[in-house]
Amino acid sequence: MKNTVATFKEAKEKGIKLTMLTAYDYSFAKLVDEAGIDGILVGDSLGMVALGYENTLSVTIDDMIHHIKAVRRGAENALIVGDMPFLSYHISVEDSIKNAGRLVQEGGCHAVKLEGGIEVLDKVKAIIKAQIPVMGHIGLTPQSVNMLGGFKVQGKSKEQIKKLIDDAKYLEEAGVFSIVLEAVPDEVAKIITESISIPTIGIGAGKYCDGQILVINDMLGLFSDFTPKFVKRYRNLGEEIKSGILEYIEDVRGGKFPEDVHSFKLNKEISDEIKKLY
Ligand SMILES: Nc1nc(=O)c2c([nH]1)NC[C@@H]1CN(c3ccc(C(=O)N[C@@H](CCC(=O)O)C(=O)O)cc3)CN21
Ligand SMILES: CC(C)C(=O)C(=O)O
Ligand SMILES: [Mg+2]
Repeated sequence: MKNTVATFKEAKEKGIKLTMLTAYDYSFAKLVDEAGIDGILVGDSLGMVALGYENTLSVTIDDMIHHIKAVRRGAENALIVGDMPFLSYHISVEDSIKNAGRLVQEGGCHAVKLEGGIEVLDKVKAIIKAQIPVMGHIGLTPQSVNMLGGFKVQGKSKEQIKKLIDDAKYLEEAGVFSIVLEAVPDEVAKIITESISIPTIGIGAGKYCDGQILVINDMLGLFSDFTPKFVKRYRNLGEEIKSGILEYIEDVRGGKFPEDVHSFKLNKEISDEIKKLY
């Protein structure tokens, strides 16, 4: 079944949990989509897990388009959300519409995601007015890493909690179809989830959210630079991949690969003539 922003909203009404994962290329998008995920986020986390930067600030709108295109080709049924990267929605409303439009028009995603609450409300409204669905993202907003002083849990003080609840309501009013809650205490996520009618998608926000998202490299054990507390490691594919590579190296060095089954053969007639010539 094809997922849309409408099916996301319906899921909340029916109390059906939503599932999302990130993907950054064709092969992973295909696997995630075939498994039946509801939504794929082409996250700017690609800067860290696919490009090797230490945070998400270096990711450009062209980087995002490049990866969204690949994901789009691999996904048939999942709703595809593209992250708007740092500085692509901070300069002006016009610029923000143009950049969101590029992710949809050139990349092929169905919706875009912006970090922030009341600070970005004018941009959120303008993008929605241009008929592009928007997903909100509050709590730990990684593009603010230098303001936050690191990737830290948010929403621990009364002031912060009030701002998070207010931001969620402002975003709902502005027309976003869903909101990511990142790294906030579960009780805070529960209050927010119960005070809005659009689905909350949690990452490190506990069990009361309407849906969950994880970075796919984290949950499959394909990223080892750090592992946030909120990650559940479902597989250890990094180790699996490394042991396969080690075996390959041994085989090549030991003359065990390639074998005849991996090689191409001349037919006998040509082979005999060639042997005479060389
Ligand atoms: N691979 C990956 N996974 C992610 O979840 C992710 C990214 N990259 N890049 C963008 C942001 C950055 N994120 C992060 C990164 C680190 C922590 C982390 O280490 N947190 C500490 C808590 C620190 C504190 O509150 O003091 C932890 O132990 O979980 C959390 C979220 C989430 N996002
Ligand atoms: C962690 C998720 C929500 C994200 O924004 C990303 O992967 O970039
Ligand atoms: Mg992101």
